[in-house]
Amino acid sequence: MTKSVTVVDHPLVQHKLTLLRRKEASTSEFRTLLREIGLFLGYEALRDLPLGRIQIETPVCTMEAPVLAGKKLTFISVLRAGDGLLGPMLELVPSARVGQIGLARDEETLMPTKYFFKVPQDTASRVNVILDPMLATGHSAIRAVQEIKDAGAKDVRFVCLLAAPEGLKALTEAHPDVPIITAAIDEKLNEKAYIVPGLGDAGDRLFGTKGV
Ligand SMILES: O=P(O)(O)OC[C@H]1O[C@H](OP(=O)(O)OP(=O)(O)O)[C@H](O)[C@@H]1O
Ligand SMILES: O=c1cc[nH]c(=O)[nH]1
Ligand SMILES: [Mg+2]
Repeated sequence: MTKSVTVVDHPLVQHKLTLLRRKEASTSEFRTLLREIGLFLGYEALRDLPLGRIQIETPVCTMEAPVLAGKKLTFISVLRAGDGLLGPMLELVPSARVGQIGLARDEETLMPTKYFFKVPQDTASRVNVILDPMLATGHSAIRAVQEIKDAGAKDVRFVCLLAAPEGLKALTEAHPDVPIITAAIDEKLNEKAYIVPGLGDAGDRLFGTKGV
């Protein structure tokens, strides 16, 4: 059963995504736009967080006011490109814990190699939000979700910027319990398994490493 795929189709998100996709966008513009879109993606990914109530006093009267009901959060960045979404998520929830999974896609086999893994310990009791701008073949996302589940996670969500139909299908088939939040579903993968129309290599664009 597929829990959900949410496309954040708000006009502001779609406008910013267009600016970010442009090949002329500088590293600095790319970073800024990814941060701005990341705030909206995080807003959607955390929409179902439970609320409790506390009593506060406004200058006018006492009220029972809503507050987050103590669900602990972990944001997991899939290195490197996931770091572009980590900043905005932490702006939304500064108290969240942070994990990192280093995955590098082999451009020949299209399979990811894991080179780093560190997540907070009490994974099972937390909402675990995996961050990676690109869902292409889905191999990296499937591996990232499996690694975090192997560490005990029950509530896992996946936030990306762009998803290819191929990657969406693969991830939802492998992990039907994981909600996916994306800003767009693109047309297809090309012969090198890059997302079309896409934005190129997200890690290189975020860190300015193209050609290095
Ligand atoms: O869905 P897939 O086909 O697995 O491709 C998507 C992966 O490729 C990119 O990472 P990359 O391996 O380029 O690492 P980087 O972030 O260090 O550039 C991207 O950030 C995803 O992790
Ligand atoms: O289009 C793609 C596919 C994989 N990784 C990227 O960064 N971009
Ligand atoms: Mg890359």
